[in-house]
Amino acid sequence: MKLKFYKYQGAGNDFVMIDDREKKFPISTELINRLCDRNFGIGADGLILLQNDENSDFRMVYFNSDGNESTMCGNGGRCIIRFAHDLDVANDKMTFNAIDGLHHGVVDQEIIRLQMIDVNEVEDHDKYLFMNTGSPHHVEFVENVKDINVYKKGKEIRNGAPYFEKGSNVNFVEVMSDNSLTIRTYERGVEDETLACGTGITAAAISAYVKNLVDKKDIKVKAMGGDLSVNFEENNHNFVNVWLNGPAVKVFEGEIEI
Ligand SMILES: N[C@H](CCC[C@H](N)C(=O)O)C(=O)O
Repeated sequence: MKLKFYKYQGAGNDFVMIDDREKKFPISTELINRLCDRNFGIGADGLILLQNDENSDFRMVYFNSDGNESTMCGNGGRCIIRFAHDLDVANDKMTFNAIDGLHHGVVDQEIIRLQMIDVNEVEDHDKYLFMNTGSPHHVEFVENVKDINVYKKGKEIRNGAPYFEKGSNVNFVEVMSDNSLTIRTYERGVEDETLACGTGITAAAISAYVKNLVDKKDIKVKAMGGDLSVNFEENNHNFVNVWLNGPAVKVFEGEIEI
């Protein structure tokens, strides 16, 4: 069977995108893992289905490259906004449902803006913070983030207490100024460092604000694969109107025998 696919990337976090409005994609862990394999398949950090939805412009279903369905993907969310716009499924302003609820999206020329869920529970464990921005995120502030062994240290934290098998994404963040950060992320379900992680970038910006390491509510975040920004409103550590903004583009499209 021939499968039509599209390849998109948002700040280097890359995804196989499937127009699954007819709901014919044969979901299986083995197939998705194979399609995401960078030697034996198309190669990607994850796979995303665009499906019809009664209450919004479309539904997003996200799978990590390990083949398992997972929680919200921020960069994948920005890529599906660009994908829906390219398919004429939605206009410049759109809404879509994902595993963590309804999202608003905006196509603003080369910038794609994604509204994230509200964040009302930020755990500050002093040496690290933990929160759910649509996916679980452990955030640590470090000096020279470029010198961190992200794979080794990230894997240890992701699998250790208190996360264990369920795990968490792990972010190492360096403060560059009163409104800018540099981040590197070990991603659960990819089980490696990715070039950007949107829900992680969101968690890093909120963490920096909570720790008074930045004094703005519009924060620039440099990831290995590109530059994003996060803006939000806050009162009493309740974060609302949270937006993740940055580029998201189609790289190529094709067909593959499955
Ligand atoms: N790997 C994450 C989901 C994708 C997160 C990341 N790609 C993003 O852009 O938010 C998890 O299983 O929790």
